[in-house]
Amino acid sequence: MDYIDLNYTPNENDLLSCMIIKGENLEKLANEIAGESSIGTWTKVQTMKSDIYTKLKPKVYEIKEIGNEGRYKIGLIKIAYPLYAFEINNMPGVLAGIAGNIFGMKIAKGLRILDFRFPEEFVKSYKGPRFGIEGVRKTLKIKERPLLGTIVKPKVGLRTEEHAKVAYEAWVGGVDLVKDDENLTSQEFNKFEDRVYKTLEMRDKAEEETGERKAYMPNITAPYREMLRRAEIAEDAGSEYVMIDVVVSGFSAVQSFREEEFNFIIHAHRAMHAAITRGRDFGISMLALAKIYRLLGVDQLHIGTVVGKMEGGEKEVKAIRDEIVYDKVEADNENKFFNQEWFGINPIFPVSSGGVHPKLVPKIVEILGRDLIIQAGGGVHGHPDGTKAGAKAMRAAIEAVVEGKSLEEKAEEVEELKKALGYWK
Ligand SMILES: O=C(COP(=O)(O)O)[C@H](O)[C@H](O)COP(=O)(O)O
Ligand SMILES: [Mg+2]
Repeated sequence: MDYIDLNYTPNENDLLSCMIIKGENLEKLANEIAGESSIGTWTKVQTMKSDIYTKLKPKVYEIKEIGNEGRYKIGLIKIAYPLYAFEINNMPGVLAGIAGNIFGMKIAKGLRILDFRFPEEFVKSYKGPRFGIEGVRKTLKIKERPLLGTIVKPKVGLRTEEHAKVAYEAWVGGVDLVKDDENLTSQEFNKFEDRVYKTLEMRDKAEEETGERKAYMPNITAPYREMLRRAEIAEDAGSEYVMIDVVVSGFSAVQSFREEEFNFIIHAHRAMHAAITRGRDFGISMLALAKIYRLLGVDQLHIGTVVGKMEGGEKEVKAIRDEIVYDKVEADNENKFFNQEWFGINPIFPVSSGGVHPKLVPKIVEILGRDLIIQAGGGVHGHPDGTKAGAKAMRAAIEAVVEGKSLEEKAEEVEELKKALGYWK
């Protein structure tokens, strides 16, 4: 089977995939990738019919050698798949093709998917975020400034009452959103149900005392039926939010959850994404994953901080931000990423988190803008004077940016910030 057609110009209904591949013969490898990800297998089969081939075959329309490693060549290739080949509203099913077996082919010494371009009909078949940036801002009644979140720390270990108390301290100190850590679910010492009710009681108290809207993002990550049960508990307890570890829960769970009747803002934590996104040779970029999560419909997604503790450079993190925020994204000038239209699908609120403390806030906002949720766990609860002081310092750092003041100037007004700046160099 020959899937290479370098004269082919993709049409707007094609689903496009761009990847970096490594192998002895780029043409042969590209051809096999196209086949294995769609209608082909290792040999010619008697069951193949000409109409199947004509209607469903993908076209490799670009192969560009970009380097080599010993006897292997490295190339950038692009494949166009006809939409007819897919059950378009079945994300796990689609990914089993375009991002499935191909990673395991012996002939591929490297295969990293950089981007997909999803066509209009495909995009419109997904729900997308229910709230998006505007909806979240409206719920929290915060018009312009970056939102401030914290993760209760230690990651796991606090008893329910302690957890709720730490959340309260954070809220009254100035935090808007308190979230569970990715590995806190329903441990013996901190059962989900108790935690949700008790923490939300504290949220109400904090709202009353501060006059601000506050929210809690309980982690409902669990086997799917249990996830639904926990969502019902969160609903009953009056939570506007749930949090899901989207990678470990799986595409099916995330898509299904968004299709349920709940009215939650969905916060997506991406724990385990780096096993897929970080490898140089094999994997799928975070940008491609982020696009998938926008289709599936999460409202908030971790995208990186650039300057914090987790991997992710400025160019990459900004590109992810653009992709989840804008309605129209232009292709990059290196021709590695596609243009993408979102056809009115809501944006995702980007979340910067991981190793954040007050000193980093101005830089993060400078890079990623104000439509951002800035989260600090260690950077709040690690403050020498405790959680409330840590929350005050983080909030003051955000206010400094909004007021156009330097952190040092603001620190003259807010003692907690001054201490934080001295503590975290
Ligand atoms: O708990 C934290 C951060 O805690 P701390 O503020 O103490 O570092 C999150 O799990 C990370 O943001 C994950 O990384 P990413 O956001 O890159 O997915
Ligand atoms: Mg965490």
